[in-house]
Amino acid sequence: MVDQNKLLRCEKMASVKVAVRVRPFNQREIDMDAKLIIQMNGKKTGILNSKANTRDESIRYKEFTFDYSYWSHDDDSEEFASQEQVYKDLGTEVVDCAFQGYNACVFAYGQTGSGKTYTMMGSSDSQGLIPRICKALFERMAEDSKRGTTHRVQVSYLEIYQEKVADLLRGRDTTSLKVREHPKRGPYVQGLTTCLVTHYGHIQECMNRGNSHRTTAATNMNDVSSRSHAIFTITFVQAGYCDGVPSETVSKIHLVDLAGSERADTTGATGQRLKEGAHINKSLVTLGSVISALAELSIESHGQKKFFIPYRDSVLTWLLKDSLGGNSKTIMIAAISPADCNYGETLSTLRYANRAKNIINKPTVNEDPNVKLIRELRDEISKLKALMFNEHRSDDMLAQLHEKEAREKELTEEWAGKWREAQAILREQRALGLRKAGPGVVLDSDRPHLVAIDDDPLSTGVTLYHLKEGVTTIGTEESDEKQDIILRGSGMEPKHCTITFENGIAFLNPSPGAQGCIIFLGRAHVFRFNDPAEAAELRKGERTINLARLSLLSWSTPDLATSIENLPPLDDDKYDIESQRLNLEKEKELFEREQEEFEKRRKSLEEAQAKLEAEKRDMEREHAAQARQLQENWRQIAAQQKQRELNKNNGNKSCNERKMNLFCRGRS
Ligand SMILES: Nc1ncnc2c1ncn2[C@@H]1O[C@H](COP(=O)(O)OP(=O)(O)OP(=O)(O)O)[C@@H](O)[C@H]1O
Repeated sequence: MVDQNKLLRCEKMASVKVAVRVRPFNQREIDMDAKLIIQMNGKKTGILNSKANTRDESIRYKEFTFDYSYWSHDDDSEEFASQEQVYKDLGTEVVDCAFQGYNACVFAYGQTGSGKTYTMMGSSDSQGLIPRICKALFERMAEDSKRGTTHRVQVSYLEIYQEKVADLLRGRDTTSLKVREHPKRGPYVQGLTTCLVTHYGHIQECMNRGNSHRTTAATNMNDVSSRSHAIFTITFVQAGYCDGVPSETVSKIHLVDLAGSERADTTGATGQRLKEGAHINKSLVTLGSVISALAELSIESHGQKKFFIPYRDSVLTWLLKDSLGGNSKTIMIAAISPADCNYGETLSTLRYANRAKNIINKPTVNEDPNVKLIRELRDEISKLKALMFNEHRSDDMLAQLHEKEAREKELTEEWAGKWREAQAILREQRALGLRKAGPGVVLDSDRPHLVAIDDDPLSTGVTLYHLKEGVTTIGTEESDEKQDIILRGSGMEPKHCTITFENGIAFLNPSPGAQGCIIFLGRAHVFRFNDPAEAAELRKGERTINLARLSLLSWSTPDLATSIENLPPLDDDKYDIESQRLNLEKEKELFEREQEEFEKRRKSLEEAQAKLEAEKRDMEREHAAQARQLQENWRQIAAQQKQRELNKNNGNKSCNERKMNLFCRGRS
């Protein structure tokens, strides 16, 4: 797991490391009685111009110093550098980079037949850097996962042939892929297959698959000459906790086997080979220009002056942009021939390599941005706590501390949840053997299986049923014995059929229907039968295609006829898969139309309801106004009545008074 202290000093300048390796004489050189012109001493590599007609030693002998000079010319020598030695010096550094979260790149450069592929890929009995790096990655992952770290490894393998990018994991017949540039992540190949690999055998299978698709041809210099530039990329993600702090890094490792730098006269190239050479050289010339420009940039201006770097002039340099002068730890291996007949090419390779030494890269630990934020928050919290402990503690500081702690907790929980989720998806993908192939998803299943093609017209997924060795039963829930595969729908019997898989052959028994590798069960279930082991053997050409062997066919056909005859009568064409599919599509259309209709009706009902509600509200308002008016009327009537009573009382009173006056006057 990445040490948090290392992250604090993550951006450092690093020169491109350069190693030179000289191979043994090849048969052609032995036949020509070629002379050895290479000498190595420690880190130094010297080249002798045996044909120079001068005594001037500076012209006759040139010496260069590299990070490593590997003497692989004769294994009798004490200085002999084996594949293991090269891996120990260079490969382990790449593995370390991956675990530290840095990007890394190793590219092998050199003349055709100089030993690039041997150094990078090697052979089964003498493995090169790529398989050794992959093996070490998985060994170290196994160790680390014991401490709770989790990993995700993906690989892609591409070749650049005549400036076109081909996906080596998909096969030779794929069309060329486009290179695009992401504003943050930089150049990438659109639609390139990425394989999720979970063990060394898996990655080895990817390597072998890709190698078998590489464009090779015989030249004068090499019987199996790689005519393309090949880039094997490993994306390595690791996550876990380091001292209780979340840590997640991503590193990209590019392992590049370049096509040979060559001159037409030495390779004997004509026609297609000559055309290839022109393209190969275009990329290599651009690579040379990029290396020269970067070397000059580093020597003359220490990175201060702006130089134009022609990355975009070739697909190779565009894709390797980050590895040359960017965010990567990069190693260049210059492979050379020991023979005097290749003096010119070898000297040019050594000069190329000598220039590459001056390239300065800026490798950075590629930390997950959320994890970076969590780490920064934790730092701030510690500083704040120290400040509060040593000096005064104000309410403001306390509030800040609480806020930061809450945010840090929230981010940590979010990250842990996301990682757990990603791991669960990964485990599921692993169990199923799912891998992305361009825009598609490929299921790498090594067990025979049925794929349900269309059992539900509104289905949103594809269903896969693995078949076990022995008997797999298929039926409905109504069966008195539990069926392995339960299907619903018309035409299905409780115990519909069984599939017996024995000694690599599958039998359908009894079979309601099968055609080609398609099985038709009932009226709604259509499956395709796949047996990956059988398919692999057929692909290798070890077996000829025997239709009877294609499992279900011969055995199921008679049963198919009878079973269809026995089904209750339906339109004839319903047994045709294509028309069945069309029917289902029609049903789907009908359903969609009905749904539309329903939606329309729902909307108009909603509108009517809204109208009624408004009317109800108006009536309620009217009713309230009427009630108020009624009350007012009642009030007025009551007031009038009261007035009338008052008037009446007043009238009686004055009459009595008048009577009293008259009475009094009469007496006097
Ligand atoms: N260090 C070495 N020890 C033993 N054999 C070697 C060594 N380097 C290369 N060879 C042999 O030389 C031959 C050519 O090597 P290789 O295919 O690696 O060349 P190359 O540079 O990749 O060529 P090209 O550019 O044409 O693909 C092969 O047969 C390989 O096994």
